[in-house]
Amino acid sequence: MVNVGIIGSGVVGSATGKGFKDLENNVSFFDIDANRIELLKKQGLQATKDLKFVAKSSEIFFICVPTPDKNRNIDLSIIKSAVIELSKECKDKRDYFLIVVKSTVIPITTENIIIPLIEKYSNKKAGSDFGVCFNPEFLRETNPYEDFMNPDRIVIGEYDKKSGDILEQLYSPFKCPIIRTNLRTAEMTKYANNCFYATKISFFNEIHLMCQKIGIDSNIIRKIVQMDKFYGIHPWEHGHSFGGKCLPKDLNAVIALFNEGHIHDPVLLKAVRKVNEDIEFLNRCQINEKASTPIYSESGSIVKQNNESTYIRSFCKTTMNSNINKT
Ligand SMILES: NC(=O)C1=CN([C@@H]2O[C@H](COP(=O)(O)OP(=O)(O)OC[C@H]3O[C@@H](n4cnc5c(N)ncnc54)[C@H](O)[C@@H]3O)[C@@H](O)[C@H]2O)C=CC1
Ligand SMILES: CC(=O)N[C@@H]1[C@@H](OP(=O)(O)OP(=O)(O)OC[C@H]2O[C@@H](n3ccc(=O)[nH]c3=O)[C@H](O)[C@@H]2O)O[C@H](C(=O)O)[C@@H](O)[C@@H]1O
Repeated sequence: MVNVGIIGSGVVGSATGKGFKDLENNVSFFDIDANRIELLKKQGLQATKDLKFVAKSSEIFFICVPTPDKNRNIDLSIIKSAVIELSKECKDKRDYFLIVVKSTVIPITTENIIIPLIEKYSNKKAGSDFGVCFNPEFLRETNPYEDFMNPDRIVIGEYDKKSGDILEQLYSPFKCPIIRTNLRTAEMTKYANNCFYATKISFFNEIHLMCQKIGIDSNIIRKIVQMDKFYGIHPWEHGHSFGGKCLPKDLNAVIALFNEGHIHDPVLLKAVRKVNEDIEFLNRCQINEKASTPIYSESGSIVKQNNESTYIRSFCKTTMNSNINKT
C-alpha cells in the first residue's frame, strides 16, 4: 500500500487516483477547484483543497494539471505554478518522495524546468531527497477510468533508477508491458503517439478529399488499407528515406493527379515527399562527409569542399531549412 497524492484531479487525475485506490493504495486528491473536490468527496474519495495535508500524507505525487495550448504553443504556466506550490509544501518532508509528471509536456521540460523548480522551492536535492518520473497517460476522454486500468503499455521516463523502480513497483499489478526510458524520450513518446493519430486522421481525410471529387468512397479504401499487416507497424529504424521501385513513383503520380487536376492540393502527401527528400539529402551529405567528396547543392553547383563536418552539417541544415521555408 502506497500513499499517493493527485495534484490536479480532473479527467487524468481522477482516473489515475481512482485506479490506484482500487489497487489498494491510499490516495488523496488535491485540486484548486472546489466543485471538483466536492464531486470526488461525494464519490467517497479523500479529496481536499488543503495542499499541505496532501503533501504531508503522500510519498508519490502525480502531477495531472492542464498544459493548454496558447497561440499554437504549450502553456506551461499552470504546471509550473502547481509544481512550485507542491514543492513549497514538501520543504518539511523528511522522507524520500517521488514526483511523477503525467501532464503532457514538451521534451526536456521535466529536466530543464520541473526538476529545477522542485529543488529551488523545496530546498531538496533530486536523486537523494526526491525522485522524478515522466509517465505519459494514454487514456481517452470518453473512457478515462477503463483506459487507465487497461493500458496497452506503461511508459516510465525516469530521472534515475530508484525513481523508475518505485513507479514500476506501483504499477506492478498491471499486466501490460512496462517500458523504462529516460525523461525526454517518455515526453516525446506522448507527442509522437498523438501526432501519429492526428496524421492518420488527416491522411485519410486527404484521401477522402481527393476521392470525393472522383466518386470514390474513401471509407472502403480505409477498410482495405488497414488490412495490411504493416498498417500499424513502422518497418524500420528511422533516419532512412524510403526508396524502391514503387513508393516514390506512386507518391509522385497521385500528387500530380490531384494537384494538376486542381481536385485537391495534396499538402500532406507533398509534406511526406518533402521529408523524404530532406532525409535523403542529409544522408547524402553525411556520406559525402565520410568520403570527403564535394557536395552538390540542389542547383547542381559544387558547394565549397570542406572536410569540416560541422560545416557540412550546417550547410545541410541551412539548405534543409531554406527548403522547408519554401514549402
Ligand atoms: N483528457 C485526456 O484525455 C488526457 C489528458 N492528458 C494530459 O493530462 C493533463 C491534464 O489534462 P486533463 O486531466 O484532461 O485536465 P482537466 O482540465 O480535466 O483537469 C485538470 C485539473 O487540474 C486542476 N488544476 C488547475 N490548476 C491547478 C493547480 N495549480 N493545482 C492543482 N490543480 C489544478 C483543474 O481545476 C482541473 O480539475 C494535460 O496535460 C493533458 O494534456 C493526457 C492524456 C489524456
Ligand atoms: C493517440 C490517441 O488515441 N490519443 C487519444 C486522444 O484521446 P481523445 O479522447 O482526444 O481521443 P478521441 O476522442 O478518440 O479522438 C480525438 C479526436 O479525433 C477525432 N477522430 C478520432 C478518430 C477518428 O477516426 N477520426 C476522428 O476525427 C475525434 O472526433 C476527436 O475529435 O488524446 C488523448 C490525450 O492525450 O488527450 C490521448 O491520451 C488518447 O490516447
